[in-house]
Amino acid sequence: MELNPNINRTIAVMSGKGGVGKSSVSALLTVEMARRGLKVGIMDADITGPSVPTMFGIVNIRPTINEAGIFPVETEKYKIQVISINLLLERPDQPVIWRGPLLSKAIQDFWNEVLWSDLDFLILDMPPGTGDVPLTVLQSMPLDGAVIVSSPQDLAFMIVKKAIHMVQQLQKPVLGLVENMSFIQCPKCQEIIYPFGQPKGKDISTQLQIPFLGELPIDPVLSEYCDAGKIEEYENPKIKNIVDMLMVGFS
Ligand SMILES: Nc1ncnc2c1ncn2[C@@H]1O[C@H](COP(=O)(O)OP(=O)(O)OP(=O)(O)O)[C@@H](O)[C@H]1O
Repeated sequence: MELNPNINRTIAVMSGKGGVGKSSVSALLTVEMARRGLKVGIMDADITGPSVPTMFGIVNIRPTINEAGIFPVETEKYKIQVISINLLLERPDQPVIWRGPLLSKAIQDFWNEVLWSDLDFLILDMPPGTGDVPLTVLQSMPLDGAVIVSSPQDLAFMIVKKAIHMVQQLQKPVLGLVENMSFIQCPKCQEIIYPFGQPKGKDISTQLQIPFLGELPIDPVLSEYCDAGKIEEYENPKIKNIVDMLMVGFS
């Protein structure tokens, strides 16, 4: 795929493991970047499990399509440009039962046919695993690098390391690791609890010689806001630190 003159930087958010918070982290990165005055877009590359429109409260809105291409839908508050297969389906619960080549083709179309407008950053919310879609993105997209998301369990890290090695084998930069669901703070006594054991993201990043971008807590408010389509309202200083760290690589 060719460089797109309307997109300055492209970052894939990935993890070999499912359910660790890729979509949440992708959305939070775009929101924080938009708060800083950057023009951002998010491509929901998770074709079979798309969740981005729901998080941003985009319901019953369809992209405008004309002979020039597909116009991404803009979010209400920060005008983040969004494209997702769910914006193109008749019903959001309609399954997409496609084999790998078709999934890859959809990603290529999202890159080539969507009329992204002057983006500083395009964030790709990737599907779990190391299958066709991550391969297409890593092999053929002009990617600036990948942000890796993990949760603190050993099992999660074992699988997440596969994604890190995939990125490295395909000679794309690993921009850093985010450890999601690292801890929970008791709302009554403020004690920090580690339900999945002590955080290990920092040590694993050092071992693998990749930047550690930071930790995010388990926060029921985040989950509630994702479900309610209010992710643009969510605030957490931890996400600011993560974006600060990420931006170091682009300064
Ligand atoms: N830090 C967190 N605190 C509380 N809930 C969270 C947190 N991170 C993610 N969640 C919740 O966990 C669920 C899974 O998160 P998300 O969809 O971001 O994961 P994913 O890795 O993209 O999943 P998939 O592998 O299915 O694409 C969502 O309901 C989300 O709201």
